[in-house]
Amino acid sequence: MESNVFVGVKFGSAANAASSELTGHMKGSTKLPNNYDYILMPVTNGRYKDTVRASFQKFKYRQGNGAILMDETILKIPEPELQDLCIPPFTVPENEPPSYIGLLSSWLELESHDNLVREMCYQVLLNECKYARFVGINKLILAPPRELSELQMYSQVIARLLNHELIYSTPPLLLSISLPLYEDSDSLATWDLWHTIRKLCGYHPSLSISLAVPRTKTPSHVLNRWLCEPVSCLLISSSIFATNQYAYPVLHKFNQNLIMKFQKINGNSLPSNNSELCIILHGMEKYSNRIKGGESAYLEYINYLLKKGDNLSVPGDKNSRSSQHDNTLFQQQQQRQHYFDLHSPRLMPPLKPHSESLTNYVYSVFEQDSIKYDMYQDAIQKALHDLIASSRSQSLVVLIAGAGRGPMVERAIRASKYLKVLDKVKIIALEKNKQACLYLQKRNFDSWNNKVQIIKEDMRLWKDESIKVDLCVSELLGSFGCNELSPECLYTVERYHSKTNTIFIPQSYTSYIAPIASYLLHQKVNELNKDNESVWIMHNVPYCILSSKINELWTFEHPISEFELSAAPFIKNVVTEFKVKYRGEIHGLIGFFTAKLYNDIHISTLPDESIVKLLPDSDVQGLKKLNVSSSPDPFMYPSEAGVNVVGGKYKKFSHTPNMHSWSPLVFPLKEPFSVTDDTELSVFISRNYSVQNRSVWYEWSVESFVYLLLSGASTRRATNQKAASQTTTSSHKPGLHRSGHQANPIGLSSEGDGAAFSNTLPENAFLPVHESGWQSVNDIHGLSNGFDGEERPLFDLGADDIGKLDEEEEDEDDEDEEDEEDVHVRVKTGASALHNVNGQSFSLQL
Ligand SMILES: C[S@@+](CC[C@H](N)C(=O)[O-])C[C@H]1O[C@@H](n2cnc3c(N)ncnc32)[C@H](O)[C@@H]1O
Repeated sequence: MESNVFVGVKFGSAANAASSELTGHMKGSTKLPNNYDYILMPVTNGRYKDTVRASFQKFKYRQGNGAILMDETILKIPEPELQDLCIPPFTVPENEPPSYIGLLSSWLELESHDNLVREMCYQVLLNECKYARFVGINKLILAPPRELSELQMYSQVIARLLNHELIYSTPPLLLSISLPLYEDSDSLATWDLWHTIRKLCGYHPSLSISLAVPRTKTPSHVLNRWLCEPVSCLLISSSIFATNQYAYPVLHKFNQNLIMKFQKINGNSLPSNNSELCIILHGMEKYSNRIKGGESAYLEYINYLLKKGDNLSVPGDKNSRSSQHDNTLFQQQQQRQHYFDLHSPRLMPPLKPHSESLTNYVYSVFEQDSIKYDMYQDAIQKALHDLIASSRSQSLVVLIAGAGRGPMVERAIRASKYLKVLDKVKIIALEKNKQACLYLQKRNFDSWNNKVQIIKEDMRLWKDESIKVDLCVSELLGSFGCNELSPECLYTVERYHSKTNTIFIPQSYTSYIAPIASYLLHQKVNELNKDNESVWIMHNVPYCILSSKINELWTFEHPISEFELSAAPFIKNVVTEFKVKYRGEIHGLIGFFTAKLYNDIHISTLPDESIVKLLPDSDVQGLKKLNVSSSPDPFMYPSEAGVNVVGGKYKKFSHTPNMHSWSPLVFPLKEPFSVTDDTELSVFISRNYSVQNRSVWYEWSVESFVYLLLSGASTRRATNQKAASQTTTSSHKPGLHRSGHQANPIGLSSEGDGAAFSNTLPENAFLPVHESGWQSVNDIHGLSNGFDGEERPLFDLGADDIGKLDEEEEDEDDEDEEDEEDVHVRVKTGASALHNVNGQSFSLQL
């Protein structure tokens, strides 16, 4: 292994090759390539196939002739003999030989409707797996289904295999189904196939995929989808190579890029065993005489690409291929372990620094993020500069709220020194963690000349109103911005210790979410207690954002605005809508944040090149009401939003380069949530606060909709259905759903025959007003407001709206009369449970 990715080669011919060739290799006459990490080889050969066929036919014959005795009714396929094997029962030599990846028999008909054939298939696979485990092979590649309409049959055999203890006992074997990565006809067709099989197999952790890389360019949505699936091997045929000007084999730029992306993920989507990716080359013998360098040129080229990828994806990492050869084996193992620890994918419970004390180790990890502190220092410097320029006072008070071991104190001192105002600045370090305070005391004595006043206190209880600060610097931000209680903590500082012109760093922070597919997230959450609906920090867990945008949710500002204070300031409830263009399965909602430290200095954890759907801010809404418009600027920062943002609903964001303090937060869904192409996803998310329990928590749920197009002829029906379908979207409009249904008096024939007790009544026998079932129910509960089809809130404080509703409805009715055009009907296709109700799985104690 020269890279973080393994390279293998397919050796010899297929499973049904003449057994003599393979036994030749077993006798040692065929030389195995030793410059690869893996050799892909069929477990058994054509001879075994013949043996199985003979045994099966014999059984069938005896069964047909009634010659089978009662205790013989079970088919028993013999295990392979020595001559039936391609992979020899090898011994492990000292100098790390190439290992084997086994190819399971591809001639089997797993989809057969004949139960006996499927039983035979199952036994053959089991026999091959048994042998593989014995010789120490832990990765086995399975042929794809032959009959796409019979996936249930195919999957049943595989599911049986996966649930045999031979596969799942430790160390588990990894089965990998080979599939094309992409087909032109339907970009997600092969993903669909894989998704159906793994669903039928219950998301078994021992099931993975081997993808055949295409010659053509893979669309980014397909590539991104596969990057978060458990891909164990990339199959690279010599036929996808081109030749460069020197006649050496090379891959097209888009396939270089594809390999690099897989290398970066490097099997992180796989469950922890067998978690590295392997690139398998095959078919080189076909074209080797047409290219320079012969067969080995392909390997050299792949090694060259991987080396390049190593350097890019793990900058300066000692495990990268360039330095490996200089180290001893022991050092290499240590470095590998270090690399693994740093990069291994995991879910971690979010930190709760307000209610729990951080450890020395956690502080030391934070402090390695020099980029974050550089940004803060820049912000402090600019804020101090502005304060000095605007203040007549001779001294300034700078508070570091939640000082930890003091990195921000240090940066405040450096900024003051730079501005040559250190003697004018009084610095207070406020920290509730007693152990961290010891560290602060030592640093104050050793490095800060006892200039810093250290206050050991919880800032929510710190109410010494004699101290008013000019600048309050804090870093109480979680991966979702507000999830470490920054709003609540800073509010007390604001209330008791601020002046009218106190500057807060950060000035504001904003949270964002997007729906994601993440196979590993689903696996890991499943491994935990099923009832656990906690949020998690996702570290290096591959995911794919399924929506076209990431949505902005809410912002907290400091000082908090009068408007916010007048409402419940820390509680948020948002329903936000996403467009999902390509079908998929949602496993959770991923959360990011941006923070405006000071004026134009921002930090962001949003992924690079994210397109964010901005919230219309209140100013903008005000302007819209007044019909004021100005030129749209889709790439303006949301917190800069003012007049110019009108019409600009989207903005591009990137991650602050090299800042690594935060991995994203995830709100997992208990059950995977399937969506079709062109789905509209409605996400409800709330930040809740309980005075009784003194706690803050999040709740979330999702709903999906599709639009159906109804043509002119059926407009009237469509309009009715539209009303009905709207009932499904109205969870946040209380009352509306109760009156939307327009029941059709079906079953009541208009062909009355005049009989007094006939069941059939003429239509005109009813009063002209038609009451729906929902209205009837509302009537029972005293909720009905007549038959106007709309329910008004019982406590409608915006009373001036009354009357408008009727007008609007009348207008709508008029339109219905004239409108004979196509109508889009929004139909609900799915709804999840509400998660973490009352903070039962995760809450933050105040
Ligand atoms: C995320 S750490 C940041 C520490 C330090 N500023 C740094 O950058 O390394 C947050 C710090 O705030 C402290 N903290 C959290 N809530 C607090 C509160 N209510 N009162 C005082 N300190 C608090 C924690 O103990 C922790 O040291």
